[in-house]
Amino acid sequence: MEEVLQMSLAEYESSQAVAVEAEGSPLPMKKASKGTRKSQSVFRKVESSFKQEESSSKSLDGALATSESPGGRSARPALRDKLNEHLASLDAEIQSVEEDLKKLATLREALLDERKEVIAKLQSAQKRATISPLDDMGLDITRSAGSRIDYHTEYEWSDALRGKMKAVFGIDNFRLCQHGVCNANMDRRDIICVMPTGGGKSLTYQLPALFVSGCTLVISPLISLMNDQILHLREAGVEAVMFTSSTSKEEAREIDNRLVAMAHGRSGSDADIKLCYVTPEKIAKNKAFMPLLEKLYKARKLERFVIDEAHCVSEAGHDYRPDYQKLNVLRKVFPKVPILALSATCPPKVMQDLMDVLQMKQPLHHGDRAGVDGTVYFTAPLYRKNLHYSVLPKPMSHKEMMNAMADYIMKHHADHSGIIYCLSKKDAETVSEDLSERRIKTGVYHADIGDSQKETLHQRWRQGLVKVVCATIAFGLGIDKGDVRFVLHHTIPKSVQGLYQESGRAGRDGHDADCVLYYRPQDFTRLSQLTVQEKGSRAKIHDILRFAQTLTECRNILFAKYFSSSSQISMSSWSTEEKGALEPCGHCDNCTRGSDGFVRRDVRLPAWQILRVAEVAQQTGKRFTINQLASVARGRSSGTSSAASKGKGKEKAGMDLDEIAGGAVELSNDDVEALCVDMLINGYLKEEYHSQSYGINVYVVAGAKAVRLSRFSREDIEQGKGPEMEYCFLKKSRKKKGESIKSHKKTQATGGESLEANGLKRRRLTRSPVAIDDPYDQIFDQDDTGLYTDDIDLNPRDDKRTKVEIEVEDESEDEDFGWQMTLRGPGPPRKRLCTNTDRPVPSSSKAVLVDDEEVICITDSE
Ligand SMILES: Nc1ncnc2c1ncn2[C@@H]1O[C@H](COP(=O)(O)OP(=O)(O)OP(=O)(O)O)[C@@H](O)[C@H]1O
Repeated sequence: MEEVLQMSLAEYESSQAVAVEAEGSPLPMKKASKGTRKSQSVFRKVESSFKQEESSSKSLDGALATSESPGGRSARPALRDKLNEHLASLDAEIQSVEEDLKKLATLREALLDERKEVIAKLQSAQKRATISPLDDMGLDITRSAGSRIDYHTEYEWSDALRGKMKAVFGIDNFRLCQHGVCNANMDRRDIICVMPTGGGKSLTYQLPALFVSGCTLVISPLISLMNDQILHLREAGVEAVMFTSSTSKEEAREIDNRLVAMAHGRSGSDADIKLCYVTPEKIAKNKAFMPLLEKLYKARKLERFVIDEAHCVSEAGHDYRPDYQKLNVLRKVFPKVPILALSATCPPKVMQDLMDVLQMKQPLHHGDRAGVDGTVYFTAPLYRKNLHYSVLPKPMSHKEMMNAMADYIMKHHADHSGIIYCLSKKDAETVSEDLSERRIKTGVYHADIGDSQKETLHQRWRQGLVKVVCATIAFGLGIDKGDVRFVLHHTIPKSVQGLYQESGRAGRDGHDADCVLYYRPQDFTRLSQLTVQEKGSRAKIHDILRFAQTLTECRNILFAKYFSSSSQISMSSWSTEEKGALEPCGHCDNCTRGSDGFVRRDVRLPAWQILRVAEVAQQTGKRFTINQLASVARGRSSGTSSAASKGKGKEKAGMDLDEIAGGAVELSNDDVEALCVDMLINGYLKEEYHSQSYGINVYVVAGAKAVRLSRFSREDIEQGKGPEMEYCFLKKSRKKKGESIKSHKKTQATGGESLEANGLKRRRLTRSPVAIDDPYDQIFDQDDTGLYTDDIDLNPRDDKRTKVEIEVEDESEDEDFGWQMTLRGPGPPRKRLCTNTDRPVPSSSKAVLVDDEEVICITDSE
């Protein structure tokens, strides 16, 4: 039917004339010529279909007349055939028009939705530029009556607070809203305090706890977090204990006895427990613990409840913990004990849940004008000026990526502590191992790691013996190391919120730190695969892709905008005394990138070409991942793809780009991939998920807005018709060969020597391409070092094969926590499977197996 549609009216009429001449022969279904197979405007299609119908009926009248002439009786069956065929072609054409109309209707919906979003953003931008989170909750603080207390001023205890702060914690000055919170704490108020990660929330309860005779009970979600705090406090000589499921019976009995003694006034003040850390489960499930608290309460020795990471209370929060809900018992049983709720991110919905669960009064007042009762609310700017954000292009091959990372660390942070966040446990191990081969002392942290090794790694991390922790997101919540000078993301994280939180573990001491995200568009596929079952993951991934792809807007403004629209965290939360929320920070990569660092282009034509490829692929039952689509659109790959219909297996796309799109897209591979991502997040392309034997795979197909472009012909697009589409492409500086090698020459001399660096050409021991269902067109090459190379080469001019890296995929992790450290003895380097993080290995693949030995988790390579 497509062919009939593509046929010009003249051709169609002349074909019918031929049919009439050759009486009795069916109407020929002539294949459309190249020249006529151009994308048609949908409207033109509709118009031409009417014309065709009209002219067809004229021609058929002629045919009927001819067949009715003498001898016409014998021609009747042939005429019926012709009519039936014509009818069928009309039906097909009508169906095609209906499909086009459906596409237009979908486009209309998408445009209306976008319009709504833009209006909502406009309104919220106007509103949020001026209001605070309390206003977001519908609370008008300016109208609340009564006297006012300013907790930010000096109090009779202020000097004593400062003295103890210096003596016990070694801290000279309060920062952010610490002083106010300490004052409100000393005044026994209910407090909600929202301060950024590393802002110094702990001090706001630890310091006041030293001035009272009773015990402050801290409810914390993680044992590792508590461990860390206890370690610090004991170092500072503060009596702090931790009472969890992992506490031994003897220890538990001792703590119990000490608390009972406190309740009975028997202990000396030196032995009094100042801070007792527990998990929420202890409150909810331990039957003996609540009566113990009651004893303390009755003896007025229960000073305060501190709910750390209080956003865990809310299902709308990102680290929801059901046991936190049970904390509502606290206010019921101990109504007079003040509560301090601490969090780094607390959007209005989360705050409302928090107040409901903890039964705290509405926070009517900011700390500088608090009423005489009710909850006092403190917030500090989420913007941290000591963090310098940048997004760096992620090299295609794993090896180059490791070289780039090692170079970066050696060049900028040779003697500093850092964290590298990876998407999976396997990645964390591989990155750790590969960096250790480059003489960087690394440790690994992820969920599959036993508690016993936690302590050692923790100690070494604190002592600086381990410099870089390669970790999954399980690492960090509550890990307090002030001098983390850099946080690198090996792969884009699952969300902008994740990026903010994880990178926020840098520079907690207030000194400068770098937050670097390595990004390549291909990582989208893997991230989508890993998160396919998570609610709302698609939108989150689009947001982080948008963040990563943006080259012109300040990263901090991007954060502010993201949080204000996605979490309704007020724009004003990002303002500081020196800087408004919408003022550029002046030190992120986008602020410091000169105008020659990127090039802005009209991308209507390449986008149109990409869409034509996507649409034809769809019509012919092919599927492409995002990088395949880019490669095919550039004419650099024959377009091997999986057939859409089951059982067809792998086949060639066999696309003639001249015919489909008037030629190949003339942009580099990186640029086309980036453009594809841009089209994806703007609705021109969309994800399509298909289940494979190894899991779900993510392809891209024409999206709801595709028809905005594809309804035009190439000539139209070239003449500037269609929606305006611009994109900023990164201008990359060319790297000299061997440049990345310099900083770790020593390593190369002993191990993975770079052949290129020595002016040698890499020898590839190539096997035949392994035909595996898309997208795993794998070839394992072994280079002279004995390691498997992991190049990707999609350029058939250089090499007709499509080669990619692969890895045995393991689960990404979400809410699993624990330290692990394993040691590997001396021995030959481990053979490693090439890692392309995009690609899980299909069960049927001929993957090269690796030695199944323990991975180095801590390395002392010097
Ligand atoms: N006023 C201050 N001046 C200098 N350093 C401080 C100050 N207050 C706290 N710190 C240090 O800042 C670091 C972070 O403090 P803390 O662990 O309390 O942060 P946090 O807000 O709880 O972060 P997170 O949300 O990540 O748990 C600690 O090393 C702490 O000693």
